Amino acid sequence: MGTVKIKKFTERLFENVQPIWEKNHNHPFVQELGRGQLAEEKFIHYMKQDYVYLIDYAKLFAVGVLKAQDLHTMGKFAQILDETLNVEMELHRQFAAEFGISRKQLEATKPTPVNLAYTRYMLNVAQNGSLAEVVACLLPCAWDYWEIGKLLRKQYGNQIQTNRYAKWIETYDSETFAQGAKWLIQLMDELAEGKPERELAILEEHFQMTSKYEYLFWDMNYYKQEWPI
Ligand SMILES: Cc1ncc(C[n+]2csc(CCO)c2C)c(N)n1
Repeated sequence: MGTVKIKKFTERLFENVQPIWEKNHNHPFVQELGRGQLAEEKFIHYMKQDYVYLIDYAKLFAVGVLKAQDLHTMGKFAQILDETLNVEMELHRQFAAEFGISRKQLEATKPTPVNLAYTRYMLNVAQNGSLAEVVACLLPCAWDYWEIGKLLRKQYGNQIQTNRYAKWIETYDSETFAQGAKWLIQLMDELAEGKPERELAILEEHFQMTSKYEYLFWDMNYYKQEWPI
């Protein structure tokens, strides 16, 4: 008799989200970034918007510390919080300096409607939801960026020396970010274990929703969307 392999919850999430993530990976922002051909003004728009996005996003990891039930989980969230503030946002500060944008200017960026809707969605879940719901919200950001880092390295790694955005690809394709994403995936599976389908469906709804917001975020920056009024 063969053994039946039980599918992990994150395997189900990964399979069902493919149509959305494929659109993310094929988005002209991502593809032009990978080829080093993205217009500078679009990249600058993204760096500024992403910087203020990350200020809010980092707070989700702090909520993770708050809602965690054990010291190991608290420590991991604290570590990812530190990496976000001091590694990931340092990448933004370095790029901004290259483009003559000060730290003050970066921080003073006003979030666009898409940016605000995305972070408010997550912060609302952080206020009102369980730890599993918080992890379901923040997982696509960490996981899909890791996928994009790997993909761009595979697609365009041979021309990375001449890519002005190489540091971006190298950051998200790095071991630090891979480890963080892997840990969050594992935590999602642990938190989902034994939950009834009714609750799993809510977690999947968050996962799909923030994956869609990732698409909107690429699009918003590619077209340099701002408030119309
Ligand atoms: C819109 C947007 N989505 C995802 C990320 C990527 N990201 C945010 S936090 C984190 C993991 C830990 O720092 C990663 C990979 C981003 N920068 N901007």
